[in-house]
Amino acid sequence: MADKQRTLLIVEDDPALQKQMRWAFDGFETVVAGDRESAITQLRRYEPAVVTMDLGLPPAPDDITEGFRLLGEVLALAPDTKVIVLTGQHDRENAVKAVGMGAYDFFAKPFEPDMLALTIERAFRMYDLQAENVRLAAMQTSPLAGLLTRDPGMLKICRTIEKLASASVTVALLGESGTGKEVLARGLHALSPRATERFIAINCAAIPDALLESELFGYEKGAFTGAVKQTLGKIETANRGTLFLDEIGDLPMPLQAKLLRFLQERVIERIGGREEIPVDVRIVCATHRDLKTQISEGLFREDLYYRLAEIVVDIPPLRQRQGDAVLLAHAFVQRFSRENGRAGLALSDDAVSAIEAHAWPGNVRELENCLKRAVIMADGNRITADDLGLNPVEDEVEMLNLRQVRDEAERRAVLRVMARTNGNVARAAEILGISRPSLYDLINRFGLKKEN
Ligand SMILES: Nc1ncnc2c1ncn2[C@@H]1O[C@H](COP(=O)(O)OP(=O)(O)OP(=O)(O)O)[C@@H](O)[C@H]1O
Repeated sequence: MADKQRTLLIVEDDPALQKQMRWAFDGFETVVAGDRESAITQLRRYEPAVVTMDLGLPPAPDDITEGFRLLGEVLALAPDTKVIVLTGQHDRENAVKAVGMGAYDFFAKPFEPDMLALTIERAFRMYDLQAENVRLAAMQTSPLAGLLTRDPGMLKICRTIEKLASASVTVALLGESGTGKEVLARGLHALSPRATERFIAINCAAIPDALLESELFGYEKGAFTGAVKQTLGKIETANRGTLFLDEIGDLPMPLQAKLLRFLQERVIERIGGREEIPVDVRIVCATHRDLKTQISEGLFREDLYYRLAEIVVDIPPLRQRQGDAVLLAHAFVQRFSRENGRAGLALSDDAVSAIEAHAWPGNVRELENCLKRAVIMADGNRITADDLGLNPVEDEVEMLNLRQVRDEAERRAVLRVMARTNGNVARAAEILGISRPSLYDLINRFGLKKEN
């Protein structure tokens, strides 16, 4: 039975071939057009997900000009459409040019209908996947603004942050660089009763030691050469709000003592001042360093650690978050392509595989920068692994037989969908197109835990 949801537009000027194609692809809802203008009319009317088009169209069927013009118009009007270009047998140059412009794939004529049907099927799947990703990214995926995740571990952290927001405890966020510590700190502030007051961030590693004290505590006029007027420090500026001390592991020893005193007494003295000023501030700190090791090496005060780390939140690196790299990558492509006026840019299959395979040592920041660059560099409307500067994933030659390949593919699909649905078996089974008992069987077979 024809799948009415899946409209295929066939652009072909030869009536006999047009008929043959309609017949060969009757598994889809087919609509046809014989020239560029009617193709555009059909595109507007039916919004097909996939288009096959002959490059040689009237009025000059032996020329490719009209075909390329149509391709450009289709991609400008409906950038998500997957266009499969049909070329002459020895016309690789134009085929490559079409893909460069943003066509999904090309096929040489005369073609084997079964083979072309497979490519069309793949194009529909890609279209659906992209639409699903856009939908998921658009949904509020976590309770914290600006934080995207579907990873069970990260979602749990979001819930912890929500719970901690209203308690007036000091929170230490520990995790590698670029894992989103500042995003979480801002989220904590935004959900807290202090949300209407200021969120002040200071990076202890970025400010020279000699200046850090005055940055934190402020100074009175004349306290030192150059102190021409009274200046409030970050702690005082954050009064009634939240102070985010980033890279706390880099705080020099003398300042550790001063900060400890502030945490104990909740008063500060500006440099050169005599007055004790009470400050009501919530402290959130973060570091990529291992504070316990620093304590054992005498680089960090243990008493300060226990004051700061009333609650410790360990943030996992991106490589340990199931499915997040691709989810974030799609969201970044959307954001940066919108900002750069390149609507319709999308990740190619090889880019998605390369993103999944990469370890992202610089975490979300590295991924973000990588996609920012790729959006600018990409030719056509597909971002390839090459645009990302990543190695395409090698075929897994070590897979010895079909069963192994199938098992591995199934295991990965189950893992990803379970992560995406936050362990919801009913929803995961629905997405995977299998029954719940079958999904339970797979979960058991692959030794995966239902939750997380
Ligand atoms: N889960 C996420 N969803 C969307 N964007 C994120 C997420 N995590 C981080 N980012 C983005 O990645 C970048 C790095 O995040 P952030 O500055 O919070 O990391 P960090 O752990 O504080 O880094 P550092 O330790 O280097 O200070 C920011 O631009 C941030 O907006």
